[in-house]
Amino acid sequence: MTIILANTPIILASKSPRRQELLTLMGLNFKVELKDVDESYPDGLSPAEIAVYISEKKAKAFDGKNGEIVITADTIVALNGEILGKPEDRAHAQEMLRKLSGSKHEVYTGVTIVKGNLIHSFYDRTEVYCKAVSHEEIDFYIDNYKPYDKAGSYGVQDWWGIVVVQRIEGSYTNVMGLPTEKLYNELIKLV
Ligand SMILES: Cc1cn([C@H]2C[C@H](O)[C@@H](COP(=O)(O)OP(=O)(O)OP(=O)(O)O)O2)c(=O)[nH]c1=O
Repeated sequence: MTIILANTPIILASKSPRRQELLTLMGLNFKVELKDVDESYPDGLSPAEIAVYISEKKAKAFDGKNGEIVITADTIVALNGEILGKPEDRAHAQEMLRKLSGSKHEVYTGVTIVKGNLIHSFYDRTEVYCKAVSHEEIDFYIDNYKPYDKAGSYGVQDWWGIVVVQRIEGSYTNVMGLPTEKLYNELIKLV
């Protein structure tokens, strides 16, 4: 597929297979380049600010070269003001999913686009409503889907999203890790 952005060289600085898949679905030509970044953040930031802060940290590992566009992102889950990142182990995943069960949470993805000296960031926010599930169902999910690489310990694109998520308000791809509709709007302003 050829679209308006197809000839712009893009680097996606993300190991997330979901982000790679979504950029492909956007019809973009890109390559993946990874750098190690410490994902800590200072106290006192709002969830949106945290997502943008970490996304910008990932972007600053690149120093505007060769006219390419670099894209980075960071996704976090917020539940009543508590930030849920990736689980450290099985018990941590159980704890997070028990909190998400029967309640509403928000997913924030911060995105940064680097082009030359320009660094531009934005974020998207989606509300996700989960039905109540049993501890057995949560254990079944963790043991079969191993959601250790996912913020909040679940994937909207897997069993959890199919069976447990009742409704979402806002962008679905934002929950997966990249708000594609907003990203497209920002990219076409830059090229
Ligand atoms: C909430 C949710 C998150 N996720 C994923 C998106 C992200 O990959 C991950 C959050 O971790 P991130 O730190 O945002 O990203 P990452 O470590 O996977 O990749 P990189 O830092 O290299 O860009 O959780 C889903 O796949 N589905 C979901 O429903």
